[in-house]
Amino acid sequence: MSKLLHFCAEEVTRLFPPFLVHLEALKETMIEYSVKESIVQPVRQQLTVPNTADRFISMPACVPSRGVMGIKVICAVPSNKEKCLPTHLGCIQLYGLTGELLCQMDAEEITAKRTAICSALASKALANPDSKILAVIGAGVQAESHIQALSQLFNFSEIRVWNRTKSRAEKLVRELHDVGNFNLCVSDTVGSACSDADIVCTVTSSSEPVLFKDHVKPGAHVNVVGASSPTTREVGDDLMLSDNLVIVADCLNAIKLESGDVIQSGAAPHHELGHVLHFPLSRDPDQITLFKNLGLACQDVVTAHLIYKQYLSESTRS
Ligand SMILES: NC(=O)C1=CN([C@@H]2O[C@H](COP(=O)(O)OP(=O)(O)OC[C@H]3O[C@@H](n4cnc5c(N)ncnc54)[C@H](O)[C@@H]3O)[C@@H](O)[C@H]2O)C=CC1
Ligand SMILES: O=C([O-])C1=[NH+]CCC1
Repeated sequence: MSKLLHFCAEEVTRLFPPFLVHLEALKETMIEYSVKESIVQPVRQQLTVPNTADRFISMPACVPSRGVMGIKVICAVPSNKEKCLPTHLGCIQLYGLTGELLCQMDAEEITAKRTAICSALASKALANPDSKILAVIGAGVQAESHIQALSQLFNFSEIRVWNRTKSRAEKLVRELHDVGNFNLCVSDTVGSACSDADIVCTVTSSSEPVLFKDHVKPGAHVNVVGASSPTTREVGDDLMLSDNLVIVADCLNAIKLESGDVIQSGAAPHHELGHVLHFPLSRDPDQITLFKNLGLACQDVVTAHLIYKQYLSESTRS
Protein backbone atom coordinates (compact mmCIF):
# COMPACT_ATOMS: atom_id res chain seq x y z
CA MET A 1 0.00 0.00 0.00
CA SER A 2 1.32 3.48 -0.85
CA LYS A 3 1.66 6.14 1.84
CA LEU A 4 -1.69 6.80 3.54
CA LEU A 5 -3.26 10.13 2.68
CA HIS A 6 -4.77 11.60 5.84
CA PHE A 7 -6.64 14.91 6.02
CA CYS A 8 -6.65 16.41 9.51
CA ALA A 9 -9.51 18.69 10.63
CA GLU A 10 -7.77 21.83 9.31
CA GLU A 11 -7.26 20.26 5.86
CA VAL A 12 -10.88 19.11 5.76
CA THR A 13 -11.92 22.73 6.44
CA ARG A 14 -9.68 24.03 3.67
CA LEU A 15 -10.88 21.45 1.12
CA PHE A 16 -14.57 21.60 2.13
CA PRO A 17 -17.06 22.08 -0.76
CA PRO A 18 -19.02 25.35 -1.01
CA PHE A 19 -22.48 25.21 0.58
CA LEU A 20 -24.51 25.00 -2.65
CA VAL A 21 -22.25 22.32 -4.17
CA HIS A 22 -22.59 20.27 -0.99
CA LEU A 23 -26.37 20.82 -0.87
CA GLU A 24 -26.83 19.68 -4.48
CA ALA A 25 -24.62 16.61 -3.99
CA LEU A 26 -26.56 15.54 -0.89
CA LYS A 27 -29.90 16.13 -2.60
CA GLU A 28 -28.80 13.88 -5.48
CA THR A 29 -27.51 11.31 -2.98
CA MET A 30 -30.74 11.13 -1.01
CA ILE A 31 -32.75 10.73 -4.24
CA GLU A 32 -30.31 8.10 -5.45
CA TYR A 33 -30.66 6.24 -2.16
CA SER A 34 -34.47 6.27 -1.95
CA VAL A 35 -35.68 6.42 -5.54
CA LYS A 36 -32.96 4.85 -7.68
CA GLU A 37 -31.95 2.46 -4.89
CA SER A 38 -28.43 2.24 -6.31
CA ILE A 39 -26.62 2.98 -3.03
CA VAL A 40 -25.73 0.03 -0.82
CA GLN A 41 -25.96 0.86 2.86
CA PRO A 42 -26.82 -1.42 5.77
CA VAL A 43 -28.31 0.03 8.94
CA ARG A 44 -25.23 1.05 10.96
CA GLN A 45 -23.91 -0.87 13.94
CA GLN A 46 -23.98 0.93 17.27
CA LEU A 47 -22.06 -0.41 20.23
CA THR A 48 -22.80 1.13 23.64
CA VAL A 49 -19.84 1.40 26.00
CA PRO A 50 -20.95 -0.47 29.16
CA ASN A 51 -22.45 1.66 31.96
CA THR A 52 -22.38 4.84 29.85
CA ALA A 53 -24.46 6.60 27.20
CA ASP A 54 -21.40 6.59 24.92
CA ARG A 55 -21.67 4.93 21.51
CA PHE A 56 -19.14 3.61 19.00
CA ILE A 57 -20.87 3.68 15.61
CA SER A 58 -19.76 2.01 12.40
CA MET A 59 -21.30 3.37 9.17
CA PRO A 60 -20.39 1.84 5.77
CA ALA A 61 -21.84 2.72 2.35
CA CYS A 62 -21.09 2.09 -1.31
CA VAL A 63 -21.97 4.79 -3.85
CA PRO A 64 -21.31 3.19 -7.28
CA SER A 65 -22.37 6.28 -9.27
CA ARG A 66 -19.43 8.20 -7.76
CA GLY A 67 -17.02 5.26 -7.94
CA VAL A 68 -16.45 5.14 -4.18
CA MET A 69 -17.30 3.31 -1.02
CA GLY A 70 -16.31 4.12 2.52
CA ILE A 71 -16.91 3.92 6.19
CA LYS A 72 -17.31 6.45 8.95
CA VAL A 73 -16.51 5.40 12.47
CA ILE A 74 -17.92 7.91 14.92
CA CYS A 75 -17.82 7.99 18.70
CA ALA A 76 -20.74 9.82 20.31
CA VAL A 77 -19.60 10.67 23.83
CA PRO A 78 -22.12 13.08 25.40
CA SER A 79 -20.23 13.23 28.71
CA ASN A 80 -17.29 14.88 26.89
CA LYS A 81 -19.28 18.13 27.04
CA GLU A 82 -18.43 18.56 30.75
CA LYS A 83 -14.74 18.01 29.91
CA CYS A 84 -14.90 20.64 27.14
CA LEU A 85 -14.01 17.96 24.59
CA PRO A 86 -15.88 17.35 21.30
CA THR A 87 -18.86 15.02 21.81
CA HIS A 88 -18.72 13.52 18.29
CA LEU A 89 -15.31 12.38 17.08
CA GLY A 90 -14.63 10.21 14.10
CA CYS A 91 -12.82 9.32 10.95
CA ILE A 92 -13.92 8.48 7.39
CA GLN A 93 -12.01 6.08 5.15
CA LEU A 94 -12.70 6.43 1.43
CA TYR A 95 -12.06 3.55 -0.99
CA GLY A 96 -12.19 3.16 -4.79
CA LEU A 97 -14.47 0.44 -6.14
CA THR A 98 -11.42 -1.75 -6.81
CA GLY A 99 -10.73 -1.70 -3.09
CA GLU A 100 -7.81 0.74 -2.89
CA LEU A 101 -7.82 3.04 0.11
CA LEU A 102 -7.88 6.55 -1.36
CA CYS A 103 -7.64 8.58 1.83
CA GLN A 104 -8.94 9.01 5.34
CA MET A 105 -10.07 12.19 7.02
CA ASP A 106 -11.37 13.74 10.22
CA ALA A 107 -15.17 13.47 10.40
CA GLU A 108 -16.19 16.26 12.80
CA GLU A 109 -16.92 19.07 10.35
CA ILE A 110 -18.40 16.65 7.81
CA THR A 111 -20.81 15.30 10.44
CA ALA A 112 -21.81 18.80 11.55
CA LYS A 113 -22.41 20.18 8.06
CA ARG A 114 -23.91 17.22 6.20
CA THR A 115 -26.47 16.70 8.98
CA ALA A 116 -27.57 20.34 8.87
CA ILE A 117 -27.76 20.29 5.08
CA CYS A 118 -30.10 17.29 5.21
CA SER A 119 -32.35 19.14 7.67
CA ALA A 120 -32.19 22.16 5.36
CA LEU A 121 -33.18 19.99 2.36
CA ALA A 122 -36.10 18.52 4.32
CA SER A 123 -37.17 22.00 5.45
CA LYS A 124 -37.03 23.31 1.89
CA ALA A 125 -39.23 20.41 0.74
CA LEU A 126 -41.69 20.46 3.65
CA ALA A 127 -41.80 23.86 5.39
CA ASN A 128 -43.62 27.01 4.36
CA PRO A 129 -41.24 28.65 1.82
CA ASP A 130 -41.96 31.98 3.51
CA SER A 131 -40.92 30.73 6.97
CA LYS A 132 -39.90 33.67 9.15
CA ILE A 133 -39.22 32.21 12.61
CA LEU A 134 -36.78 29.39 13.38
CA ALA A 135 -36.58 27.83 16.86
CA VAL A 136 -33.47 25.84 17.76
CA ILE A 137 -33.67 23.58 20.82
CA GLY A 138 -30.09 22.90 21.94
CA ALA A 139 -26.96 25.01 21.57
CA GLY A 140 -24.14 22.65 20.62
CA VAL A 141 -22.35 21.87 17.36
CA GLN A 142 -25.53 20.88 15.50
CA ALA A 143 -27.35 24.01 16.69
CA GLU A 144 -24.65 26.13 15.10
CA SER A 145 -24.52 24.16 11.83
CA HIS A 146 -28.32 24.17 11.58
CA ILE A 147 -28.50 27.96 12.03
CA GLN A 148 -25.78 28.38 9.40
CA ALA A 149 -27.42 26.02 6.86
CA LEU A 150 -31.10 26.92 7.29
CA SER A 151 -30.45 30.65 7.26
CA GLN A 152 -28.96 30.27 3.77
CA LEU A 153 -32.21 28.79 2.42
CA PHE A 154 -34.84 30.87 4.26
CA ASN A 155 -35.30 34.56 4.81
CA PHE A 156 -35.78 34.42 8.60
CA SER A 157 -36.65 37.52 10.59
CA GLU A 158 -35.95 35.80 13.93
CA ILE A 159 -34.00 32.78 15.14
CA ARG A 160 -34.53 31.76 18.77
CA VAL A 161 -32.24 29.42 20.71
CA TRP A 162 -33.25 27.56 23.85
CA ASN A 163 -30.75 25.48 25.80
CA ARG A 164 -30.91 23.63 29.11
CA THR A 165 -27.88 25.62 30.25
CA LYS A 166 -28.85 29.15 29.27
CA SER A 167 -25.27 30.49 29.25
CA ARG A 168 -24.39 28.12 26.37
CA ALA A 169 -27.28 29.52 24.31
CA GLU A 170 -26.06 33.04 25.11
CA LYS A 171 -22.53 32.10 24.03
CA LEU A 172 -23.80 30.65 20.71
CA VAL A 173 -25.86 33.76 20.02
CA ARG A 174 -22.79 35.95 20.70
CA GLU A 175 -20.65 33.83 18.37
CA LEU A 176 -23.19 33.90 15.53
CA HIS A 177 -24.29 37.53 15.87
CA ASP A 178 -23.13 38.43 12.34
CA VAL A 179 -24.32 35.30 10.47
CA GLY A 180 -27.34 36.91 8.82
CA ASN A 181 -29.85 39.66 8.69
CA PHE A 182 -32.20 38.36 11.40
CA ASN A 183 -32.75 38.82 15.10
CA LEU A 184 -30.86 35.99 16.85
CA CYS A 185 -31.94 35.66 20.46
CA VAL A 186 -32.10 33.36 23.51
CA SER A 187 -35.44 32.03 24.77
CA ASP A 188 -36.15 31.13 28.40
CA THR A 189 -38.38 28.17 27.65
CA VAL A 190 -38.95 25.67 24.83
CA GLY A 191 -42.52 27.02 24.63
CA SER A 192 -41.45 30.63 24.11
CA ALA A 193 -38.80 29.59 21.55
CA CYS A 194 -41.34 27.62 19.52
CA SER A 195 -44.29 29.99 19.90
CA ASP A 196 -45.39 30.82 16.34
CA ALA A 197 -42.18 29.28 14.93
CA ASP A 198 -42.44 28.08 11.32
CA ILE A 199 -39.50 25.69 11.66
CA VAL A 200 -38.24 23.96 14.83
CA CYS A 201 -34.98 22.00 15.10
CA THR A 202 -34.32 19.75 18.10
CA VAL A 203 -30.56 19.25 18.36
CA THR A 204 -29.98 17.97 21.88
CA SER A 205 -28.35 14.97 23.55
CA SER A 206 -31.42 14.58 25.72
CA SER A 207 -32.71 11.10 26.48
CA GLU A 208 -36.16 12.45 27.50
CA PRO A 209 -38.64 14.35 25.31
CA VAL A 210 -38.07 18.12 25.16
CA LEU A 211 -40.67 18.99 22.49
CA PHE A 212 -44.42 18.40 22.87
CA LYS A 213 -47.48 18.97 20.69
CA ASP A 214 -48.49 22.20 22.46
CA HIS A 215 -45.15 23.74 21.51
CA VAL A 216 -45.65 23.38 17.76
CA LYS A 217 -48.09 25.48 15.75
CA PRO A 218 -50.24 23.88 13.02
CA GLY A 219 -48.44 23.99 9.68
CA ALA A 220 -44.95 24.09 11.21
CA HIS A 221 -42.05 21.86 10.18
CA VAL A 222 -39.84 20.10 12.76
CA ASN A 223 -36.36 18.61 12.24
CA VAL A 224 -35.55 16.05 14.95
CA VAL A 225 -31.79 15.55 14.95
CA GLY A 226 -30.87 14.11 18.36
CA ALA A 227 -32.16 10.81 19.83
CA SER A 228 -30.76 8.27 17.40
CA SER A 229 -30.92 5.22 19.64
CA PRO A 230 -33.94 3.15 20.83
CA THR A 231 -33.58 4.42 24.42
CA THR A 232 -33.40 8.16 23.74
CA ARG A 233 -36.17 10.67 22.99
CA GLU A 234 -36.57 14.30 21.97
CA VAL A 235 -40.29 14.37 21.11
CA GLY A 236 -43.32 13.56 23.29
CA ASP A 237 -45.85 10.86 22.40
CA ASP A 238 -48.58 13.50 22.01
CA LEU A 239 -46.78 15.00 19.01
CA MET A 240 -45.44 11.69 17.63
CA LEU A 241 -48.95 10.19 17.64
CA SER A 242 -50.83 13.29 16.50
CA ASP A 243 -53.28 12.66 13.62
CA ASN A 244 -52.05 15.90 12.19
CA LEU A 245 -48.41 14.77 11.85
CA VAL A 246 -46.55 13.55 8.76
CA ILE A 247 -43.26 11.80 9.57
CA VAL A 248 -40.44 11.75 7.02
CA ALA A 249 -37.22 9.82 7.70
CA ASP A 250 -33.85 9.86 5.98
CA CYS A 251 -34.05 6.05 6.04
CA LEU A 252 -37.21 4.07 6.78
CA ASN A 253 -35.25 0.88 7.54
CA ALA A 254 -33.11 2.68 10.12
CA ILE A 255 -35.85 4.72 11.80
CA LYS A 256 -37.64 1.57 12.95
CA LEU A 257 -34.46 0.26 14.58
CA GLU A 258 -32.79 3.46 15.82
CA SER A 259 -35.33 6.16 16.65
CA GLY A 260 -36.46 6.06 20.30
CA ASP A 261 -39.20 8.55 19.41
CA VAL A 262 -40.67 6.18 16.82
CA ILE A 263 -40.00 2.89 18.64
CA GLN A 264 -41.27 4.01 22.06
CA SER A 265 -44.31 5.94 20.81
CA GLY A 266 -45.31 3.34 18.22
CA ALA A 267 -45.66 6.09 15.59
CA ALA A 268 -45.61 5.11 11.93
CA PRO A 269 -43.15 6.97 9.70
CA HIS A 270 -44.70 7.83 6.33
CA HIS A 271 -42.05 8.82 3.78
CA GLU A 272 -38.33 8.87 3.04
CA LEU A 273 -36.46 12.13 2.42
CA GLY A 274 -35.25 11.10 -1.06
CA HIS A 275 -38.84 10.45 -2.12
CA VAL A 276 -40.16 13.82 -0.99
CA LEU A 277 -37.20 15.56 -2.64
CA HIS A 278 -38.03 13.83 -5.92
CA PHE A 279 -41.85 13.71 -5.74
CA PRO A 280 -42.96 16.85 -3.87
CA LEU A 281 -45.47 16.11 -1.10
CA SER A 282 -48.82 17.84 -1.22
CA ARG A 283 -50.19 18.44 2.24
CA ASP A 284 -52.82 20.24 4.21
CA PRO A 285 -51.49 23.67 5.30
CA ASP A 286 -52.35 22.85 8.95
CA GLN A 287 -50.44 19.58 8.98
CA ILE A 288 -47.21 19.41 10.95
CA THR A 289 -44.28 17.74 9.19
CA LEU A 290 -41.49 16.06 11.14
CA PHE A 291 -38.19 15.06 9.59
CA LYS A 292 -36.35 12.42 11.63
CA ASN A 293 -32.71 13.01 10.78
CA LEU A 294 -30.68 9.98 11.88
CA GLY A 295 -27.65 10.55 9.64
CA LEU A 296 -26.57 8.19 6.86
CA ALA A 297 -23.19 6.85 5.82
CA CYS A 298 -23.79 7.71 2.14
CA GLN A 299 -23.93 11.42 3.13
CA ASP A 300 -20.48 11.06 4.72
CA VAL A 301 -18.99 9.09 1.82
CA VAL A 302 -20.24 11.59 -0.77
CA THR A 303 -18.94 14.56 1.26
CA ALA A 304 -15.57 12.85 1.77
CA HIS A 305 -15.41 12.21 -1.99
CA LEU A 306 -16.00 15.92 -2.75
CA ILE A 307 -13.13 16.76 -0.37
CA TYR A 308 -10.86 14.15 -2.00
CA LYS A 309 -11.69 15.47 -5.49
CA GLN A 310 -10.79 19.00 -4.39
CA TYR A 311 -7.46 17.69 -3.10
CA LEU A 312 -6.81 15.91 -6.44
CA SER A 313 -7.64 19.01 -8.48
CA GLU A 314 -5.25 21.10 -6.34
CA SER A 315 -2.46 18.53 -6.64
CA THR A 316 -2.74 18.25 -10.43
CA ARG A 317 -2.58 22.07 -10.71
CA SER A 318 0.60 22.36 -8.58
N1 LIG B 1 -28.78 13.06 12.82
C1 LIG B 1 -27.48 13.09 12.67
O1 LIG B 1 -26.97 12.82 11.61
C2 LIG B 1 -26.63 13.51 13.81
C3 LIG B 1 -27.18 13.63 15.04
N2 LIG B 1 -26.42 14.06 16.08
C4 LIG B 1 -27.09 14.14 17.36
O2 LIG B 1 -27.54 15.49 17.54
C5 LIG B 1 -27.52 15.84 18.92
C6 LIG B 1 -26.68 17.11 19.09
O3 LIG B 1 -25.35 16.86 18.64
P1 LIG B 1 -24.21 17.96 18.86
O4 LIG B 1 -24.76 19.32 18.69
O5 LIG B 1 -23.05 17.54 18.04
O6 LIG B 1 -23.87 17.73 20.38
P2 LIG B 1 -23.31 18.78 21.45
O7 LIG B 1 -22.72 17.94 22.51
O8 LIG B 1 -22.45 19.78 20.77
O9 LIG B 1 -24.62 19.51 21.98
C7 LIG B 1 -25.60 18.81 22.71
C8 LIG B 1 -26.67 19.77 23.17
O10 LIG B 1 -27.67 19.03 23.88
C9 LIG B 1 -27.99 19.71 25.08
N3 LIG B 1 -28.48 18.73 26.06
C10 LIG B 1 -27.79 17.71 26.59
N4 LIG B 1 -28.58 17.01 27.44
C11 LIG B 1 -29.79 17.62 27.42
C12 LIG B 1 -31.02 17.37 28.07
N5 LIG B 1 -31.17 16.35 28.91
N6 LIG B 1 -32.07 18.21 27.80
C13 LIG B 1 -31.93 19.23 26.94
N7 LIG B 1 -30.77 19.51 26.30
C14 LIG B 1 -29.73 18.71 26.55
C15 LIG B 1 -26.70 20.38 25.50
O11 LIG B 1 -26.95 21.47 26.36
C16 LIG B 1 -26.16 20.84 24.14
O12 LIG B 1 -26.76 22.07 23.76
C17 LIG B 1 -26.95 14.61 19.63
O13 LIG B 1 -28.00 13.82 20.09
C18 LIG B 1 -26.19 13.91 18.54
O14 LIG B 1 -25.96 12.53 18.77
C19 LIG B 1 -25.11 14.40 15.92
C20 LIG B 1 -24.51 14.25 14.72
C21 LIG B 1 -25.21 13.78 13.55
O1 LIG C 1 -24.92 10.15 11.54
C1 LIG C 1 -24.11 10.41 12.44
O2 LIG C 1 -22.92 10.69 12.25
C2 LIG C 1 -24.60 10.38 13.81
N1 LIG C 1 -25.87 10.22 14.09
C3 LIG C 1 -26.09 10.21 15.50
C4 LIG C 1 -24.78 10.37 16.12
C5 LIG C 1 -23.81 10.52 14.99
